[in-house]
Amino acid sequence: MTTTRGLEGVVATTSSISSIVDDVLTYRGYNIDDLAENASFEEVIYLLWNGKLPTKEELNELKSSLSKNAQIPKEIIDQMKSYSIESVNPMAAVRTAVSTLALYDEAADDMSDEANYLKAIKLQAKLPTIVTAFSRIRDGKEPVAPKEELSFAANFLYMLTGEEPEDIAIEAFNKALVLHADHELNASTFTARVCVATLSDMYSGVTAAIGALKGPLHGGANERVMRMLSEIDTVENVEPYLERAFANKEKIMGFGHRVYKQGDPRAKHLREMSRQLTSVTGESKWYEMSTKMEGIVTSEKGLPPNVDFYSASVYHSLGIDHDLFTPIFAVSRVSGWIAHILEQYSNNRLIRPRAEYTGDTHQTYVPIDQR
Ligand SMILES: CC(=O)SCCNC(=O)CCNC(=O)[C@H](O)C(C)(C)COP(=O)(O)OP(=O)(O)OC[C@H]1O[C@@H](n2cnc3c(N)ncnc32)[C@H](O)[C@@H]1OP(=O)(O)O
Ligand SMILES: O=C([O-])CC(=O)C(=O)O
Repeated sequence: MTTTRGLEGVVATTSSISSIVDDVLTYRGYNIDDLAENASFEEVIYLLWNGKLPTKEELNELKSSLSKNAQIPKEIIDQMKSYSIESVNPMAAVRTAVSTLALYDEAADDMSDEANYLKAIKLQAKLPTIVTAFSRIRDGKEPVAPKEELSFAANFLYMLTGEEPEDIAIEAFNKALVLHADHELNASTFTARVCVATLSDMYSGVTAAIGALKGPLHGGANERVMRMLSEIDTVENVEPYLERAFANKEKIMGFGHRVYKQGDPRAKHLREMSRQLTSVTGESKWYEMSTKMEGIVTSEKGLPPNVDFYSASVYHSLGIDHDLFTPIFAVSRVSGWIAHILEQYSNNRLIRPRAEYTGDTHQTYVPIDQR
């Protein structure tokens, strides 16, 4: 037996959803740069789930199904209202709410293709409602119902603030959703696939994936990037902060990647959005601090920024609470999780690797009063 720490370089499945080859990311064969510039998030959902871009009719049908299924059970709202809200991690609240959704879906365990497609729609439609309802409830406000005529990106921002967002915010948020939608066999997607490969249901797969995304080495990094930027606070403080962090062998959040070594192709789009949005808000210091950090970490450690680095100043500029950054990642990535769950069901085999045993051997049981 050979072991590979963290399964680095191990090819664990075939997939036709997204690919990373020579640091180029594609969804179903479409380059992420092309999709980021041109596609709506709804088109990307359709593309990931169906393997092709939608026609106008297909897109309208998807949009209408998403809007019809956006409401969440009142019991989930009541559950959120019952939390002692300051101490609740939003990712834990979202994970719990998604798991609870299964209790209100009579077809949760129906494994037919039709039932699974409807679950996919429900999960994709309800995640934004869950995240925004949680945010409003903890601020002492009532949740806002989605508007049918708004796009997915616009609706999220509308449900969060209660006000229709400006075009620049919708465009930036849509792009961020497109860029985060799928990423080959990342940790949360792998988690979802392992879970459903036991033939467990889609709610279980997505709940498990949310748990994996929450960690700071994965989706949880974006919130921590903003925490770090807030702590640094000025461009002048960047260098001393990094010197100290390097000396203490601390990991710099938002840098490094298991697969990309030359750079994450999503980062440049987020960097540009960060430049534009911070100049609109008059807080370009976040962008300036970020680019200064990028220069130092890249040249001194050879670690380029990943998708989480510039998304932090983008979401901050959109006025979003920092601890909602990772839940927003889930709002987008659920589209990829679902595509992978459907692909796993379509050609399933239990995922069960081996472990190389390194513990004690030949032990003899000793009765408790003799230990
Ligand atoms: C959406 C996403 O999930 S993108 C990733 C988000 N996560 C982060 O931004 C957290 C910070 N980054 C990291 O922790 C890592 O780069 C990961 C987890 C993304 C990838 O990790 P791995 O491929 O397992 O690399 P690993 O953690 O083993 O690091 C290899 C070496 O580079 C160093 N390194 C890697 N990333 C960083 C970093 N961000 N800051 C400082 N050093 C780093 C490690 O300390 C290690 O050094 P060593 O060999 O001297 O011990
Ligand atoms: O692929 C990974 O390991 C992490 C990542 O960038 C993502 O999930 O978007």
